[in-house]
Amino acid sequence: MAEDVCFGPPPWPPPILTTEQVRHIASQGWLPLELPDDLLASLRELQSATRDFFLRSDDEKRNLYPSSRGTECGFYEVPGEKQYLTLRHNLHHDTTLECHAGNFWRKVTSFLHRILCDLNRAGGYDLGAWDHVLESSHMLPKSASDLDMVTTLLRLFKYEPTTGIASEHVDIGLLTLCIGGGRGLQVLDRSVEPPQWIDATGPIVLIGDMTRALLRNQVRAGRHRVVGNPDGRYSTVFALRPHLKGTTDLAMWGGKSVVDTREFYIKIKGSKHNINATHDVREKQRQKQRKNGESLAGGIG
Ligand SMILES: O=C(O)CCC(=O)C(=O)O
Ligand SMILES: [Fe+2]
Repeated sequence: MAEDVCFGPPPWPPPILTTEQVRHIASQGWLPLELPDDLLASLRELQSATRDFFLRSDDEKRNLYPSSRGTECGFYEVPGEKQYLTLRHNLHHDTTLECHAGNFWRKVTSFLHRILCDLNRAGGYDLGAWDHVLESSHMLPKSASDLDMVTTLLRLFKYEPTTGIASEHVDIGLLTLCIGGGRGLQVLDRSVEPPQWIDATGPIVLIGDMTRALLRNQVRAGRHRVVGNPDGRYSTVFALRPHLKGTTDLAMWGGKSVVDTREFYIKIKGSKHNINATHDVREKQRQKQRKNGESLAGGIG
């Protein structure tokens, strides 16, 4: 007599990416992707709230979101280039902007988490390996109390017409989703020789340096830049970054050692210049890079 077999729900979500898409993102470090409807709906609401925010006076924007932690939190201006707001925690809970930011954050983190799982699935690694790295990252944090550990961020940009740019770089974190309005973002296509810059015309996912390092260079980090657009441009950038607490077991991805997560992250980051800092800060960081004999194309975002 046949035994009763009980099938529970699968422990992991089904794949998002096709085999071909996994191959593409691994070799290029970037992948244009259609967003699921519910994520797209949240994005539209956030984009409309973003435009309203940037309509405020510069003083209002500065007062509402004072910049802190260098460029890493609050409203920041790079004269002649861009303005941007980095959200890493709730500050004005009941505003339309933060409400939409919170909804978008929740949906985009689970979307990007699933893509990380797809990479692990393709490499034959445990799909649960990311859980620890993504601790406390799935919701917009309620307060600033854990910002030393929770590094994920949502960045809303307004680029100046023509002069609004970002120099070429790879992002430091795990995965970034960029959605820009109009031409501006370009990614480096390495399928041709020599590699060429091509326009990213829709939503695009980029692999960050931390994922490249965890996966032991089996995937590339996506090199990208922003070029001037005569009309200026808004963009929404969500950077999923690691939770910097405790240790990470590199054996999860076929490596050998257990590392202190923060130290590992800082080492990857190195002394690369910050492409979103003001010109004088960037120049100081570049000088440090020169002194260390590093490539000047080694910016991070
Ligand atoms: O604005 C964009 O589309 C991309 C910006 C970027 O690459 C970054 O801030 O790291
Ligand atoms: Fe970037």
